[in-house]
Amino acid sequence: MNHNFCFLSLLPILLSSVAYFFYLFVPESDIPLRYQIPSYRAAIDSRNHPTIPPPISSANSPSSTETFSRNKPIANMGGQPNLLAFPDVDKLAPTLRTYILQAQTAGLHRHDSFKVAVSGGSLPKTLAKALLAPATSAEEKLQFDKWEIFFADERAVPLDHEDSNYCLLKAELLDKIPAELGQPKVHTINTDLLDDVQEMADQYEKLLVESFAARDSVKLPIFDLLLLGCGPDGHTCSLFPGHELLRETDCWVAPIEDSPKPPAKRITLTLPVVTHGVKIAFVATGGGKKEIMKQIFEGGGGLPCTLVNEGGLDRVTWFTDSPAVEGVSFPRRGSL
Ligand SMILES: O=C1O[C@H](COP(=O)(O)O)[C@@H](O)[C@H](O)[C@H]1O
Repeated sequence: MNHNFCFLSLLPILLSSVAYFFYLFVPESDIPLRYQIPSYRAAIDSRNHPTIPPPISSANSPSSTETFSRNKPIANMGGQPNLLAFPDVDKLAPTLRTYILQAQTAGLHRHDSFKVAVSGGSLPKTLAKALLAPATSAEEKLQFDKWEIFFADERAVPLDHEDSNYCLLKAELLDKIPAELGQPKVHTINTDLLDDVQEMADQYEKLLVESFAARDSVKLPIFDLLLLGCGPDGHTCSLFPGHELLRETDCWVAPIEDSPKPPAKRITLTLPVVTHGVKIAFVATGGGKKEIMKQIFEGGGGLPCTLVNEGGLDRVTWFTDSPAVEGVSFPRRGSL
């Protein structure tokens, strides 16, 4: 009787100890197995929900600020993407620079480096316009030596090929960075693997693991900033409309061998990685983007760019020019 009583009174303590053990040491099932390193849940949580500092005010607001009513709300009430519209790219560039500087400050504060993912296409040219302009104050110093650049997507071609996103970024920006600002660490693809994009993606993912998960297990790499483009079909990175890759939830970097836009073979960050960035910026300029911008902001169900909007909500900021948003019904702003 006494023994039974003793056992029953100890049972809750025993059960909660077992539960606590599981809580501390059993990794979450959605962490890819190969990255599971036992660590405290708190470490996982804090890395996946970094503190996002409030934005600093912009000294470079463009002259026009237009507001239009929205037709269709983007799902989820947790905020909505920011749509910034400028008369042209020259007016857009200073605000993009301020925004990147804010992200840099926050990244350096968090982990003494600035982890950025960059796209190809039309983006690097606009980026160069924003970043190569002379500084207007001592505080707004770009510290490229602290930058760690990954590619949001890359084509499986040699690094000096005209289709290479690295080649483009190098020609437009990297080669032109003044020596006194330092040089970023740039993670290129392994071009020994041009015929094996699965292995190329796996190796690129390992680079991310080394950078983001060196000490703790993490569910996803949290970029300080993703700089993205938007194709005229609504694709971003190498995530194309209707493609099965949009359903990828396990790996961080995926291969694609049937890209509808040449070249067919590429690697890309996956949607969960993109939508978990601290800041996610799209740059979409020119009249060629007008039709797809309407679809994205007025109910583009399932388009890759829409999925990023829905996943990233108010962490997403669109930098556009007037021709790209002509006729788009969505509230826009002219400053950060
Ligand atoms: O193929 C690609 O296209 C997109 C969009 O390019 P854009 O020229 O329409 O801006 C780009 O973001 C991606 O990195 C690239 O591989």
